[in-house]
Amino acid sequence: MAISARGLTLTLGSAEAPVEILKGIDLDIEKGEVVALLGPSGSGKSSLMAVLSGLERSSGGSLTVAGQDFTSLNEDGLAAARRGRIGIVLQAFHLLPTMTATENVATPMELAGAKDASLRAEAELTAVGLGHRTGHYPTQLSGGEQQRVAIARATAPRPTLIFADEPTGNLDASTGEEIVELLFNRRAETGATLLIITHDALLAEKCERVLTMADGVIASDRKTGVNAQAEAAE
Ligand SMILES: Nc1ncnc2c1ncn2[C@@H]1O[C@H](COP(=O)(O)OP(=O)(O)OP(=O)(O)O)[C@@H](O)[C@H]1O
Repeated sequence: MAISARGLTLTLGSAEAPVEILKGIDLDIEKGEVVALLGPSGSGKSSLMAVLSGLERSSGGSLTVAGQDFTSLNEDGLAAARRGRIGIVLQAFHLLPTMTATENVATPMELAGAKDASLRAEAELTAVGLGHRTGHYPTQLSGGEQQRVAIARATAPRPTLIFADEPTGNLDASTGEEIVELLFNRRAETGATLLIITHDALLAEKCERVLTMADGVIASDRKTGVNAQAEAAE
């Protein structure tokens, strides 16, 4: 199992005014599964992703991610657990502005101890169609190009889990489609588990499974036809 959560809760805000954001999430995601996370604004999608990806500590319940008990780890422990194993792609790209495309992609690999990080970063950028932009800074790149860099950065260390929070939210429709295709291709090459937050119902149907959140819980959990099609084709 890639992810296993039981009774997972997240409460933020102050002690006087706590806000219950995740209200008991039970969820199993298998290794290699491609899962869409839908739901209205404020239902807790980003919060759930932050907890599952180790960016935020849960308040209660149990959570095992890639074989590690996340509830027993402090922030440093979670950071170490993420390194090399979990790739995260966000709506707003979050590239480091003072670093070139190559440096942005190389940095997580360097932190994970890779010796040939720069060479690998250049190869990864070539693989996402940016071999001619490796020395550019984020401000010199279009939104679609920046998201390609972010995808290369997230997938270069060959994580077993990829989390994407509305990765096309800041892009026009056709660029968004290219980015989704790229993300799905990169996932297929590595066999990683993918959890993707989207408001796009068509994109959700390209995933194997669709989770829908409402008010801090998973309100529905269904398989799409994607798996059945893949099995029929075998
Ligand atoms: N630090 C915080 N303190 C208090 N409440 C918070 C905090 N962070 C988020 N929230 C609240 O938690 C709820 C869930 O937020 P979250 O961003 O997870 O929703 P979402 O489903 O991803 O929404 P969107 O689709 O708009 O991104 C919201 O009501 C939000 O206002």
